Amino acid sequence: MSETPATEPEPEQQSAGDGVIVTRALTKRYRGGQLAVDGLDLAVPAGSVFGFLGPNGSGKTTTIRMLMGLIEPTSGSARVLGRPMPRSARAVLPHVGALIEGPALYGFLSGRDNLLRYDAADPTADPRTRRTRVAAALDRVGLAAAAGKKAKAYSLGMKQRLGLAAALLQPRRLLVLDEPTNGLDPQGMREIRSLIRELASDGTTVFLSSHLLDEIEQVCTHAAVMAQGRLITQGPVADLAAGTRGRLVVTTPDPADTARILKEQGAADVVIAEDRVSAEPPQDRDLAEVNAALVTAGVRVRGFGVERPSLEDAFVALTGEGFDVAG
Ligand SMILES: Nc1ncnc2c1ncn2[C@@H]1O[C@H](COP(=O)(O)OP(=O)(O)OP(=O)(O)O)[C@@H](O)[C@H]1O
Repeated sequence: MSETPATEPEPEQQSAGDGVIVTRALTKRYRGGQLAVDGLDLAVPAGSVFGFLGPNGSGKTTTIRMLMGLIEPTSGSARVLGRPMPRSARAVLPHVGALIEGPALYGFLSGRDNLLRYDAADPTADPRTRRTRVAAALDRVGLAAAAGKKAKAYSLGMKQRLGLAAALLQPRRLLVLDEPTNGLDPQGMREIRSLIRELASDGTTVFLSSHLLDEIEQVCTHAAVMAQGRLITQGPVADLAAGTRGRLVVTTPDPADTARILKEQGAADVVIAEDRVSAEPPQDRDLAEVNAALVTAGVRVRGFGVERPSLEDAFVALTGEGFDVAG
């Protein structure tokens, strides 16, 4: 690996195939002995919306803190925008917008004044263009109309958007968002998700952590799945679920008979929910035979099909465990 020269040039421009974030055997053991991240090899492609998915306590925040140079890894390495972290933090971080553990805001100041203050704390930001920059960032996140309101009167979703506006005061090549929709109501979640999609459509790489599977499926092009500090899998979201078989779903007014016959046919994990019976399809049988067996037994089949596998199915298949969404 090439090392940092004495003077710090701009972070390398990335070509399409390069990783904006690349880690090798990245490991963090906390002082108390807790192994929070264990040999992580992560590759985040330029231009992706990359979901970093895992149940609570799986090591997501610890990884993000290492990527941002906030804590030192115990071993292994991390490169962000082509440069080693934490060593090149001063050169790299101006190109990275981060929203980690909720934005720090002054409640007694308006949204606009919070951003003016934030911008003034950046020594590279030109004071002459400050107001224009702040207005553009507020507009970008849909807070222009509420800019004069005190931040303490903002909803959680508005606070989160103000945090994003702060991250967007300067053009960024990478946005790192730790659980950006945590604590938001469904409407707030939708707003933040569509904002993330919009930001990504301008070519900014977005790296976001989440413990919500459907969030990752809705906004991300790529994902990595963590469990207990280890990487379970990573790649394009469409490919992650593709290796997993979807569930067989039969709609019928005869659910009990359906369940019995599906079990006889070798289906596993049969679940009845009113007129809907779902199961793991049998390994060694053509589904046409299973359907024929139901009909032959006199079951009235109204619907018969295989559901598209979800990331959750993939997670369960890979870990043998349910996905803990508590918290
Ligand atoms: N400062 C610390 N000292 C000791 N152990 C820690 C510290 N921070 C986190 N841990 C432990 O490391 C493990 C990973 O935590 P981490 O916060 O990285 O997970 P996470 O996936 O971000 O979870 P959450 O979504 O709950 O924040 C957990 O077992 C946690 O208890």
